[in-house]
Amino acid sequence: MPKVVIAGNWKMHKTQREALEFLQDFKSHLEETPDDREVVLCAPFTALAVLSKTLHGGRIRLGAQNVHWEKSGAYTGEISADMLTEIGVHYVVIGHSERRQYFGETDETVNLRVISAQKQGLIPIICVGESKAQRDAGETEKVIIKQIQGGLVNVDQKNLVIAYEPIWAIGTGETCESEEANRVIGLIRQQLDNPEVTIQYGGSVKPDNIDEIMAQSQINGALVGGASLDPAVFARIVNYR
Ligand SMILES: O=C(CO)COP(=O)(O)O
Repeated sequence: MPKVVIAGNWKMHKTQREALEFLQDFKSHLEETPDDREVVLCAPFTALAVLSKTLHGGRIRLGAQNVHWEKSGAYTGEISADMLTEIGVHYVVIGHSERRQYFGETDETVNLRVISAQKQGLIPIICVGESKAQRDAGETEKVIIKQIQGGLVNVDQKNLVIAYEPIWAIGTGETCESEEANRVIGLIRQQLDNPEVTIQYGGSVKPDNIDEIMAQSQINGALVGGASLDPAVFARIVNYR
């Protein structure tokens, strides 16, 4: 069975002070979390170092939201994999639809980032998903397969998480039906050589739909945006039944 990973993607939210306040509250809710699931906070770069110092290891893992493929160089605004591992980061979100839409991320740059992340010991969380127009045109399968194949060229499937995030379900409150998410995730799984790859669902995950999502046979976790910003709400998601 693939490992279950529940990750919060904070996007561009929370200062260091807000991140620490979140952590204090969140930890108090985590005590009863079963240890069959990994909990990840994907925080802004500025909050990662201070979160890491406060966590001292423990059961919560940290994730970044991007990583560059070069070790260092003239890449203003980018961050390297060893800058992240040095401060205790374990995961990195790569190819989120917001990065594809606003910052020119392509399957090729996703692939480069994934390879360099793994080389440095980071676990990539590769995001894939179709837009509403692509879904309406019946192109969901084609789009997903292209993103998976393009992102995974020469990638080791051992330390890897994939997140299926239909773009039309992100931040809209419109969740993909859990059976449909399960179907698409099954399709993603067919593209992989390693049956142990964790595949998450993301898109308007909330306390009132997480139990149903996690009950699906192909779904091994969630990538949570808005609902991961509130410690009690995210704790309820992490503590899904
Ligand atoms: O983009 C997402 C997580 O990466 C999903 O965001 P929401 O949970 O806010 O829909």
